[in-house]
Amino acid sequence: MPRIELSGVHVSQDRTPILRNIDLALYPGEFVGIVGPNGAGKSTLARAILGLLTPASGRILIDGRDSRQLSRADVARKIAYLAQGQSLHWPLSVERLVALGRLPHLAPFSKLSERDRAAIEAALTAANIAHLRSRDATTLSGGEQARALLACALAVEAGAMIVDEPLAALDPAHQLDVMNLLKQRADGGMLVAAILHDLGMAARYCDRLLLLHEGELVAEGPPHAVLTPERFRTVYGIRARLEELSGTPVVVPTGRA
Ligand SMILES: Nc1ncnc2c1ncn2[C@@H]1O[C@H](COP(=O)(O)OP(=O)(O)OP(=O)(O)O)[C@@H](O)[C@H]1O
Repeated sequence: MPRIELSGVHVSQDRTPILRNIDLALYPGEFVGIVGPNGAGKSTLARAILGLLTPASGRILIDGRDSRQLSRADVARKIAYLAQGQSLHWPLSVERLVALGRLPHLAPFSKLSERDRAAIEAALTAANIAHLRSRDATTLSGGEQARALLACALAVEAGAMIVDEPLAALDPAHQLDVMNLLKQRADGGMLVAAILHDLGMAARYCDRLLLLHEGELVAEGPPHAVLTPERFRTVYGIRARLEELSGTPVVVPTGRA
């Protein structure tokens, strides 16, 4: 199972610094929430780890190997990725869409093996979309599409998964299903990192939070240690508290700071 380590990572886009001096480590078996306000650099961090953009400086190690020595396919087999807000335009069946998750494992023009088919079936079931398998994916509702794309990431059967806003477009029941699923995968030994805006969900499910603000990692640790009233004020610009309601963490915002 992969371990991901970043040291001194700086990322710039069009000469604008986006991430500054990021040092962090992500371990197998943990469910990490990556949180922070809009524009903090969360998606950029995910894309840098996945090798989709090149840091200006610093090092990213995946399983102890410098990510620059790994091919895109190597990284894609090790780390499944659910990108933020993807929309579907090709008239593929849901089953064929989910099968795309197996691409990193396939030689060009090769057919799906039994193992590939089993992974696709397991992903369809886990994401609760097996009943939609024959539907044209472009006709799915927003929430169904989100689950189909999650299934695509699950079908990779990678040792690590980075999911960018997996709860967007989902109703409350499916939000709980997805968080339970991600937690289950982490409990099973997978490294799961989720970019989340729902801080209550993040506090409830994640073992550890990484808080980004203006391109810097400003706090990391257990949710209660990270989500303090002071950080709600200075990072999110709100007055809020993390409380417990019948044993479940909830964020209570009372206004702008
Ligand atoms: N190609 C680019 N050129 C210039 N600025 C960019 C580029 N890509 C990203 N940025 C900027 O970098 C910052 C971080 O973007 P990023 O998408 O990583 O934020 P985020 O934390 O994921 O935000 P959100 O919660 O809104 O999705 C933003 O201010 C964004 O406008």
